[in-house]
Amino acid sequence: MNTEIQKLVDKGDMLPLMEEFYTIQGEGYHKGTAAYFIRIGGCDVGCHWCDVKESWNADLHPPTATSKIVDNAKKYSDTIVVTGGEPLMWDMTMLTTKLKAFGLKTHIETSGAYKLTGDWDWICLSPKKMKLPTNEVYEKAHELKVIVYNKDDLRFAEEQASKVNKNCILYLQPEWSKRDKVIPLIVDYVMQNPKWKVSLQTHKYLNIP
Ligand SMILES: C[S@@+](CC[C@H](N)C(=O)[O-])C[C@H]1O[C@@H](n2cnc3c(N)ncnc32)[C@H](O)[C@@H]1O
Ligand SMILES: Nc1nc2[nH]cc(C(=O)O)c2c(=O)[nH]1
Ligand code: SF4
Ligand SMILES: [Mg+2]
Repeated sequence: MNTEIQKLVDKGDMLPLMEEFYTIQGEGYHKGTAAYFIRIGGCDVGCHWCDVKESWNADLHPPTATSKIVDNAKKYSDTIVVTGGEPLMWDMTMLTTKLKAFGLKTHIETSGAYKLTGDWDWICLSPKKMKLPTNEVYEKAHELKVIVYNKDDLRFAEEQASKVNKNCILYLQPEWSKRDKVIPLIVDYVMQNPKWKVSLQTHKYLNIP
């Protein structure tokens, strides 16, 4: 990458854009709501079950001007979900400032492992054992969405719930490839511990992006 573009990426004025699509938010609190998704490349958290491993290498995704991303996104929806990859590897200030200037609602899907930047109407925090969230994102998260791959993830979920703010809504979401095995565990757990809710990847059942 040439140094001029590198500088713009460092400022968050350009971002490695993997894909963007208009769909229905499948997961968590806003599930069922139409939204435009912006998927930013780059992630080094390394979840072995990640369902978008193609996003990990930022070099494979073209640096794209945030103004161009926003000019396009605003045509589709008043709700924009920024995901990845791990969007917080990049400075989200410019992107969210521009989205907000058009009156758009800004939502983020994040592991919280990097400094929280950007102006967000909704933060979905999905913490990962390998690279834990920052203190700031525990304070600001609107929902905590823990992925359950095995029993130990229920222990991890309680540990993470003890760190978030008191208004944060708590979700357990089955890891997709293990869903048949873990859904019964989650169902029992939520009935025993009703502060938790179930989140499913409903877009995968609906066969939409
Ligand atoms: C692909 S990640 C991108 C955003 C960010 N890196 C993160 O992990 O929150 C988007 C959401 O999908 C979840 N996810 C990824 N792979 C999954 C899988 N195999 N089963 C269930 N949820 C998954 C993540 O935990 C996160 O909540
Ligand atoms: N429909 C739909 N809903 C989603 N919610 C979070 C997603 C993500 O990959 O961040 C996602 C996604 O990829 N598709
Ligand atoms: S943090 Fe998110 S994008 Fe990164 S590997 Fe884990 S699920 Fe995938
Ligand atoms: Mg997804």
